[in-house]
Amino acid sequence: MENVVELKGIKKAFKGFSIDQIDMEVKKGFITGFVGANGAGKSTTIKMMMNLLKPDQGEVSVFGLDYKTHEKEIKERIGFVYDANVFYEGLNLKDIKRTVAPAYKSWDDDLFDYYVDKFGLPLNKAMKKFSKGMQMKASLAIALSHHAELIIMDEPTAGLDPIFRREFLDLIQELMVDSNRTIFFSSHITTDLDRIADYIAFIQDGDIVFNHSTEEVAENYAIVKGELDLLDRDTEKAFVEVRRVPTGFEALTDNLKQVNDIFGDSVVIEHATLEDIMYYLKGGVSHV
Ligand SMILES: Nc1ncnc2c1ncn2[C@@H]1O[C@H](COP(=O)(O)OP(=O)(O)OP(=O)(O)O)[C@@H](O)[C@H]1O
Repeated sequence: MENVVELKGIKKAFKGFSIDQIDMEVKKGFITGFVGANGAGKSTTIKMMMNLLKPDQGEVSVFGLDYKTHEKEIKERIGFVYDANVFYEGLNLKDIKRTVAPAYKSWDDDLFDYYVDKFGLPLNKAMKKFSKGMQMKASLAIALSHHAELIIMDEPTAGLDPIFRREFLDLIQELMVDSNRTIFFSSHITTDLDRIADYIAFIQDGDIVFNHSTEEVAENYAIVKGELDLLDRDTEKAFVEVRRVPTGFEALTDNLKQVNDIFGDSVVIEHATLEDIMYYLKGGVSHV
């Protein structure tokens, strides 16, 4: 399977936070959700993918190309949507069409008009007066109007109301009918990712814990509940994190097969949502 983005051995240190040796791929033709708690390193990683921040070490390649030699070509093929539309604040969409369009070889006026119409966006209103949801849609319209193959979005659904969020997610899914398109988006709203992602890359404290298809996550991870006397030093190895409650234990496993082998029918096994995984992983170590 082709990778659109490859991060190899990426290191980046700030005071009090570091990304230490990230290796990650983004698969072509799929939606990858990038999940992690506040401060886990999502924006920092995305900035390095966009060449807005230089890694201390390691290599970033996008479409198999290096930013050092092919920055313009790479950027031409990426649509970047992020939270604060600082570049466009004072402009309305008509101005944007005039000023942004010439920057892209493959800018498509008709497509821009199509999305502006589809998203019900006003052309003459300054973008800073747009609601948060409208701003997101406008950013997406701009990103889509130059036929971007890779759409990178940093927290696109943060601050959107549930209905708007859902609409936005539907829209993103519609975009995937184009099999050449790849979407990478960060979020800490796990239900959004549960809903639309094909792959989940999970970052915690600057480490990629896993980057798997949603099927693989569902096959490996589960919540296991049982009686306390089932736990001992050996059986606990099947779990990433165990929480003891007066009525028994609840644990997260990243190795469902091992749990089945060890415990058989003596425990209750439930589907682990991404929120469960995030919650339990806060205290544990994953082995997948
Ligand atoms: N330019 C910078 N200088 C110093 N520290 C920084 C800088 N940028 C980010 N950090 C720190 O790096 C850590 C990760 O930040 P980052 O914005 O990547 O997290 P995030 O996962 O996107 O979080 P959130 O979900 O809250 O946006 C934080 O502790 C942040 O304070």
